[in-house]
Amino acid sequence: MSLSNSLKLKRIFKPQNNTKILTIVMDGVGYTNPNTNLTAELAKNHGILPSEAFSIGNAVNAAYTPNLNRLISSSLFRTIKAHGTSVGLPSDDDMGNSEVGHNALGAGRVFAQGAKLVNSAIESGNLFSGNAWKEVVARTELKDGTQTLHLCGLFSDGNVHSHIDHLFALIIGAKKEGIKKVRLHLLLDGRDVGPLTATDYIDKLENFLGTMNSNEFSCLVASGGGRTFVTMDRYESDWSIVERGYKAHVLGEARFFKSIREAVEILRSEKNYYDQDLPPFVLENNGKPIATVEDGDSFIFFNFRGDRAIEITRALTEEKFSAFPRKRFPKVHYAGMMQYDGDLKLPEIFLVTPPAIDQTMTELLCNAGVKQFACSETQKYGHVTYFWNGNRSGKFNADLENYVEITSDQIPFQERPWMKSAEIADETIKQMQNNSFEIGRINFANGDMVGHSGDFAAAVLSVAAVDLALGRIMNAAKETNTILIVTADHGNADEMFEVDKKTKKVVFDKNGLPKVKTSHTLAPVPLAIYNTEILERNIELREDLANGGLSNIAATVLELAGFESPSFYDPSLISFSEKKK
Ligand SMILES: O=C(O)[C@@H](CO)OP(=O)(O)O
Ligand SMILES: [Mn+2]
Ligand SMILES: [Mn+2]
Repeated sequence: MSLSNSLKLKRIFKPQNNTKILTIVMDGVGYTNPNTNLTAELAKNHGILPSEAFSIGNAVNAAYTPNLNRLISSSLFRTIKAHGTSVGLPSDDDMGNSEVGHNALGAGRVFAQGAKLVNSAIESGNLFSGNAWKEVVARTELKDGTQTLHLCGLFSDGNVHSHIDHLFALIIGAKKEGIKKVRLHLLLDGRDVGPLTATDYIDKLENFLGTMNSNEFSCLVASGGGRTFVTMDRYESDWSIVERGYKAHVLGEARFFKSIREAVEILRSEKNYYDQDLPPFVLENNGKPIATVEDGDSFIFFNFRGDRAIEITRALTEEKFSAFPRKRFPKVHYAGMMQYDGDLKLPEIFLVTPPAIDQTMTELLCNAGVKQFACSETQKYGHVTYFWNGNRSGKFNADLENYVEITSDQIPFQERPWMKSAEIADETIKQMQNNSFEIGRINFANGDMVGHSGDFAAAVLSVAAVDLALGRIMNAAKETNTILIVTADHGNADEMFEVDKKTKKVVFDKNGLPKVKTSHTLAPVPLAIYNTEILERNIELREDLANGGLSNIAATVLELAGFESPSFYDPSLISFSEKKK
């Protein structure tokens, strides 16, 4: 990555004695004041949580978190915004997510994000007049029906990785273009939307296709599967997920069904699966797959978010590829909805230009010669590197940046809710003791990854595990002159049951059990600053930034380290005053 045009940071003071600043992101740990939560009576009547009535469904409040509690009761604690327009999403009904959250944390300001950029490109028509569309979609072989256009991606309106309206817009665009055959490869969600909502989207799709299909135009679903088990792996955590998708979408190899509805209903009933975990399926006609991917076809991956799009993109575009045996590698005209990695230029062709996230904190600190540290386990490793650095996978300066990945287990995380929190703490404490960095950031995946399982008891443990690790780092912070900024990128574990938007009460199913919620939340996140006594100035939280959000943290970090924060960054959350002697 190039540093040529990046700003030169001005340093006003350099904290003494190897002072370090470490940002801790507790992924998916939103913070809602317990008193505004659900009532004691509900908890009692349903026997869900005998002790802490207010925390019904809120695994963050229900967990034993003495260390977080210490931070919450300090004067350097507040909550900040982590969803909607505060992180560049189209509306305040959009929950936060890791991509936009870490982008804002690392870049110190908010960029219009994928969801918003694709909406505008569709509305303005730019998507359909651009070169990528022409190269991949407006092709004669598609218009005369000799080749097929494949559309693959996450099938919901979650707006974290994709949106069903974008899929519909592409289908309309393809038909307008005079294309004859479109085949869909749909990944069922249940993670950014309700866990069992796939059939709602199937209803929508069927209605929509009813108005589109004709003698001249045929759009059919060809294959699919649940997003956590098929195609959408990230950070090379488990390539077998992508292999299953490749086999189903490209080779037509998976269990056969007559329709997507039949696939979902039968597969769900066989193992009590949530949609996100459904095995791969292929739809057949007369014993043959409805479609396979062939040389010369066009293929669009319609997710706008990159982490879970990169591996399937590589499988479909790389000549030399060894992650799994592909058996057959059709040469397709491939486009992503966006470019997923700005350093690797992956993919080369993309329909919408991604946000131009530049002058990130890492870049500016490299330019100032500051040693940095980033660490997480595989599931979130790219969050503190790739997302943090504006969706770029490289380093600005390998001599100054030390990135450590702790390998995640390949298991359902509700079975081991502590995940790698202890190992991340071990590594971080070691680096703190060695004074190997001046500014660092780490991510604990637990609240989010276990939160997504919908398992309340496991989520409570997951938050407690993060707290335990946090406590160890807090102790080490005192010994090693490290100031901690403790926060989260968005909520998740704070709302494990579905809550009615109007009544704000938990929704119960027909068996009297709370309806499980697997997605992120709209909750604000904690912001605590710990161990500031080592600085020679007093620190206070500014009171004029009631709407402060994740994008205010970069300037806060820079100022704690004695730098003047760039004028184009969102303001720091703190102010300094002289220490009384
Ligand atoms: O798992 C993911 O891909 C998303 C949810 O879609 O979660 P996060 O943004 O926390 O990574
Ligand atoms: Mn996250
Ligand atoms: Mn998540």
